[in-house]
Order: sequence, then structure tokens, then C-alpha cells
Amino acid sequence: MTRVGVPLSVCLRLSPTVSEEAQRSALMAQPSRTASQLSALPIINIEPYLHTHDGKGRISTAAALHAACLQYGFFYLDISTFVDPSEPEELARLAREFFALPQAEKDKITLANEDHARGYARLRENVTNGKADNHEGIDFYRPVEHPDKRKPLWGENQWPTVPGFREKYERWIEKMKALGLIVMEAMAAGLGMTPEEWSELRTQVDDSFWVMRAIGYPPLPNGYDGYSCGAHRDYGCLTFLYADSTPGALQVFLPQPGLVVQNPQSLSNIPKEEGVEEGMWINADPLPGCVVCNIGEMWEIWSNGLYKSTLHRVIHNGSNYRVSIPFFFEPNFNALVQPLSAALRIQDDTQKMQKNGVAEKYSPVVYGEFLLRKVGSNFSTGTGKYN
Ligand SMILES: O=C(O)CCC(=O)C(=O)O
Ligand SMILES: [Fe+2]
Repeated sequence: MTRVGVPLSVCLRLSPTVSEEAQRSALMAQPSRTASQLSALPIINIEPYLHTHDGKGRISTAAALHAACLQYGFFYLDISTFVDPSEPEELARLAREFFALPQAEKDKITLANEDHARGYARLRENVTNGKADNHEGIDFYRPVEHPDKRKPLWGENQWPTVPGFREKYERWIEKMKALGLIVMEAMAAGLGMTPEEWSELRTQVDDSFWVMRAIGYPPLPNGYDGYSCGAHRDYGCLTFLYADSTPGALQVFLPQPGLVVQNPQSLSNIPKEEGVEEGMWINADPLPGCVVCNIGEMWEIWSNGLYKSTLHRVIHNGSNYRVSIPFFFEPNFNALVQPLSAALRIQDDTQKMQKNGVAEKYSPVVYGEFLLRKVGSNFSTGTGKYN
């Protein structure tokens, strides 16, 4: 597996071996890239963060994460030394077995039984940007104390009766929670956080209000007025996506001022507030040993906008039934998410050098409240987890 060529070397305060000057010049030296240079997402190996002694490796992984988050908000994370590839393959197989059941069987664990967030959503039940998504799915959330299904998000998970399903998924959830903390530590280093600052940030994510989702995509019918999954940003912290080998389905939008997308139709589902209509959609096809990782809106706040949560969508035109298994590593439900000092320091330094105006500030949010606002509409209407 090739490693990403790291265009930036950043000051890693968790391993204070690189000078602040180097960090400044790295930020100033962000190259403006051409469309073809941007067309492949970077591949980052998390391996050095699995070993405490690998200081140099850690610096390069942290720097690569920082560069990828500045440039794309999306990257491949090579986790081949963290999990056996057979594990997510087995999850996809189990999901397939569930989705192949008769409709009435699947409906036994419908979202409506619970809090409208946990359970099974039928094909086209989810709506994004006003259009029904051509997929079905099952969602599981971090269990809560004193569940009450009358309250949004506060119900109980509903597990399929497919043999081995719950056990295998629960094992994966534990691994992805651990991976979430590892990647957060590496990103904290990439942002130049001090060990004390990382300890503080860790308390915001050490009891993640995670979401585990299994999605089934039949082929998109010709002329269908909608997508397999409409363009959206993920709203939490980090998404780790395992998908089966279907090519050309997941697409990532890279805003590029001045770059006009060839097919104007493809812009029709960019949320209006985006205000950017220039850029391109690139494929994020699965790579062996890797998950596709992207940052959600909480990282946009923490980084005070340095990192962008990137639009993505799924168009599955193939003839097979595609399965994907995203895990959403989110902040704690009560986490107060606000711009981090480390991000403000970077912006301050960059501004001094570039003589730009004052950096835009993001307002703090309590993650759980933010999430409730996002899914609140699902609770009343039963639609729209990506809205
Ligand atoms: O199925 C995929 O490839 C992406 C799904 C996704 O973006 C999501 O569930 O948020
Ligand atoms: Fe997504």
C-alpha cells in the first residue's frame, strides 16, 4: 500500500521535534492544485499510531491527516494492520442476508417501533434534499441509560435475528470506537495540539455517541428522479466507511473555484446553502485494507473552518446489489464543541503572514443538541437522516 506523499510538514506539539517555523511555511506553501492532481484521495496508514515507539511514523501520519483534512476532508485510511479484512467482509455478508429477507421480516425491526432513529428503513424511506434515496438500511446508536422510545434518539437498538449479526457488529463497533480515538489523537497532533489540549479534547469524544449503519443499494433505475444517496455532509466527527468492491458508486465533491462541472445536472442536488457550484465529483472507490474516512461538521467547528466537511453522494448505476457499512465516530452526547486554540493559532499565524482579515469564528454547539436538531425532523416525519 502506498503512503500519501505529504505536502505539508506541520509542527506536532505532541512530539515537539519540528519547528513552528516549519509549520508556518508549510501552511503558506499549500500548493494550488490542478483538477487532475486532486482527482485521487490520499491514502494514510494509521499503523504508526498503533505503536507508541514509532515517533517518526507518527509525525508523518499526523502531517498527512492534517494535509488531507485541509485539502479534501476525505481520505483512505489503511487499517490493514488494525483489523482483518475478513471482518468487514463478514459484516457485509450478514447485511446482505438481512436485506434479502422478505419485506415483512425486515419490517419487524422498523424505525417506527422505536425512536425513528434505531432500526430498519425501507427502500426510499430516507429522503435527502427532497428526493427519496434509492437505498434501504439499518441504524444502531450508542445505547442509552433509561431508554424511552417516545424521546428522539432515546430508544433501543433493534437487532436482526440473522445468526451472528449482533455479535459480529458489536465486535466491529468496539474496534471502530478504538480506531476513532486513535485517529483523533493523530489529528490532534496534526493540528499542533499540546498533550494537555489533546487530553481535554479526548474528554469530548471518549464516550462517543456513535452510529453504526448498514446500507443496501439496489441498482438505480434508469430515469430515477433522485440518487442512491443524495449529496450531504456527515454531521459528526469521523466516518469510517467499509463498502463492498462495487466501483463508481461513492462520489466526493471537491469545490474548485473556476472549475465548471461538465454535466450541470450533477449540480442540482448540491444543498443551496453551499453556494459553490464550481468543482468536480470524484470517485472514492474502495481500496483493499482501507476504509474511506471523512470528517463531519464537528471537525469543521473544532478547526474553525480550516477543515471542511465535504459533500458526498452515492450513484449506484451498476447491476449488482451494493452494500456499505459506515461507522460514525461522534463526540460524546454532552460534548461542547467549539473552535480549538490550536486551530486559532494556525489561523492567527497564517493571517499575520498573509495580512488577511479576521478569521471567521464558528459558534459552539453541544453535540447532542445539534444532533437532535438534525434528526428532529426524522422523528416527526420519519424521513431525512442526511438533511
Ligand atoms: O454508502 C456509501 O458509500 C456512503 C454512505 C454515506 O455517505 C452515509 O451513510 O453517510
Ligand atoms: Fe455520508
